[in-house]
Amino acid sequence: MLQDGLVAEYGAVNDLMEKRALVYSLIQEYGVSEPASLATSRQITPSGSTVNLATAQMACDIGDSDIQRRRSTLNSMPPISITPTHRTGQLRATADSGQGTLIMKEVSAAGKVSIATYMDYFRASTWSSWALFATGMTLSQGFLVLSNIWLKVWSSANDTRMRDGTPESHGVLYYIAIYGMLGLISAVFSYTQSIVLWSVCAVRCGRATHRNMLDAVLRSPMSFFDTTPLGRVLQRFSKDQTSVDEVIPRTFGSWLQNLVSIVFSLAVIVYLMPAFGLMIIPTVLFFFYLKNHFLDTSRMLKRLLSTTRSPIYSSFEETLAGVSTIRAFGKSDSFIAENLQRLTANHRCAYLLLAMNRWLAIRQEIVSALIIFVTAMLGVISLLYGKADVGVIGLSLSYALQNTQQINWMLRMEGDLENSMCDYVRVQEYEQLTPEAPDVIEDNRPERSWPEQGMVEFKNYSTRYREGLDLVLKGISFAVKPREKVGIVGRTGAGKSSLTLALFRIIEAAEGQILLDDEDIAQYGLFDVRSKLSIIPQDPVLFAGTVRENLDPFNTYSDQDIWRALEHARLADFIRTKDERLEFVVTQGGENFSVGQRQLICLARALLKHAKVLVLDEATAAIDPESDAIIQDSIRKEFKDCTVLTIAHRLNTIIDSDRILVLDEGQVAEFDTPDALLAKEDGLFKQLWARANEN
Ligand SMILES: Nc1ncnc2c1ncn2[C@@H]1O[C@H](COP(=O)(O)OP(=O)(O)OP(=O)(O)O)[C@@H](O)[C@H]1O
Repeated sequence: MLQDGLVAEYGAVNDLMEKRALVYSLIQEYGVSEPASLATSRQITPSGSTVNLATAQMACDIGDSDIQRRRSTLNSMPPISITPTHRTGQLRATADSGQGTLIMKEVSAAGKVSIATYMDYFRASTWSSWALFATGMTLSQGFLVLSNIWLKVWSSANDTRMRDGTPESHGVLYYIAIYGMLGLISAVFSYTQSIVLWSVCAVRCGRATHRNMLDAVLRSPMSFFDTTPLGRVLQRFSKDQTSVDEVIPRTFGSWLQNLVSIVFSLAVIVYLMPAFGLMIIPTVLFFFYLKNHFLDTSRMLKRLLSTTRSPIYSSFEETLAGVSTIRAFGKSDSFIAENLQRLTANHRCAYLLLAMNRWLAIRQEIVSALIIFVTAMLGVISLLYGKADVGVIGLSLSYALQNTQQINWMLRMEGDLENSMCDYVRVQEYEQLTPEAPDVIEDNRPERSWPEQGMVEFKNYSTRYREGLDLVLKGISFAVKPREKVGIVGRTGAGKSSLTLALFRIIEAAEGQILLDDEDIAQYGLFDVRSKLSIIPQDPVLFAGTVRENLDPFNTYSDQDIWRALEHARLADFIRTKDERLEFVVTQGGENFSVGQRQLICLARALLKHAKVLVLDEATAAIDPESDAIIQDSIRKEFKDCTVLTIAHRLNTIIDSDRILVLDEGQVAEFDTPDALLAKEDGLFKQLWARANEN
């Protein structure tokens, strides 16, 4: 037994019981006396006067919510199969579950990226910014070509002067000055287009797509998260978003730069050496053939590369989350093997993609060499026949060299651009996810004071987790009176948690209604409904931030209110031991708090909000019996004016409720006062109670 971080007692339970020290008094007080006293008050005879070892063990095992929850399930329920629920289990099945597949297969799109997708991309980063970029690019390339032409003019002038022996009409400075000026103007435009590309186009598009995708994912219904592995979502926000932020602007910018440069230089060469024009047509046709052949395959490979990457992320994330379980079961090797298998599938695509690039490069290099050879031959023939100017031949040769490289590069960029656009398509797909109901329906908002009474009524209500699955709540009808305290019980899988999810509209109705003070909650926006209810969930959720931010995220309560809530939740003393007090840092997921303390923070949050309807979903499962009793007492006092729905596996926590709702296979089996239910022969609750006490 641990006390204040020290081992207070250690030994076999029977020895410790004989010692009659700490363990003995703990068990006497909470392991036996509480159910016994409750049972006595309800005229139920406990199973025996000897110490119940299961209960004793339960009382000692405080701190591990999962174990606690399962033990409590065992104590109060008939034999059942215990499996991690969707809330606790991180492991996901890829097999079929019932009619629907649990994890949807990630499909890779096929075929070319459509023009509409490109249009959408340009729209996202605004047409005006792209127009500005294209103008800057064209002017920069134009002035660069002009500066080269100027060199030719300069060399021709020198040539003529030397041949004819005429005096220099302009000095060297004149030519250099104009050449420098042209270069400078080109550099200014080049600088401008770079700024526009990276600071305007890329930023606008990146910001818009990220915001839309984040909004869409955050507003997705639960079915999306049930069917989508986290790794897949992570990939959209990391790898795919990086493509949109960096790769697409870079490849598109480079592609356009090469295109403009090629068009300008070809125009110049054809003008200066018309025979070269004959070469252009077959060359361009051949490059187009190469491009199409290359792009069809590389596009598909790139998509396969993306779809085989997500399972690596998912399995890595799941393996890390369950590493202790994997080691405990000695399954490390099979997880390593699975991981390697996924890596291999991904590497296969990456390797083939590299091979494809080499395939293209070799063909391009051969054609380029051919072009240069033909241009040189054309130049030699022109010189032989004395028709050509040396400057013209020099310029044509230098452009032929440059052009072939540019055509090569342009094709590469086109391939890369199309491949990166596949990532944009994936981002786009997430931008268009079907959202859950709107947060607020402006022309239909509830009264500020709603719900004044706290009456909750389910009317012929049915729901399922998503299309294609069976109903989990089947036509249930019951009404909870204002300020009533109702305990909800049932076997595992009976639908207790689904009932609370339905109340918060995490899952929507397939049929029927839920009324809060006689108003259908489905008519209001989700924010308006959820902000009127409080829940202390089974898995307490804390956010990275401070204690204050966790308790009062919208900064609406005074310090005094927050401390009062902490006092009632029995957490104030602990927070006072911290130097930072309310500013004490809560790490991601509340890892620096014990599970029980996290539940207490959630309780304090609910106490602070003081909603008219409070749902406790096994809220004190991870708290020791002593604190549990105090907290139950706090809840009774603080929420005496509120309606409280308590889901419990430990039946003794809800036995003093006003009424008890017993669920069975998604239907209401019984709903009455505890006395009436216990008096009912063959009643389900009576069986559960008897079973709980047997243990
Ligand atoms: N995310 C989900 N997707 C599909 N089906 C689900 C999901 N969560 C729960 N279910 C199904 O809904 C039914 C009711 O589950 P629910 O979690 O409401 O039961 P419960 O009574 O709260 O069980 P427990 O006491 O174990 O928490 C079960 O058959 C379960 O398989």
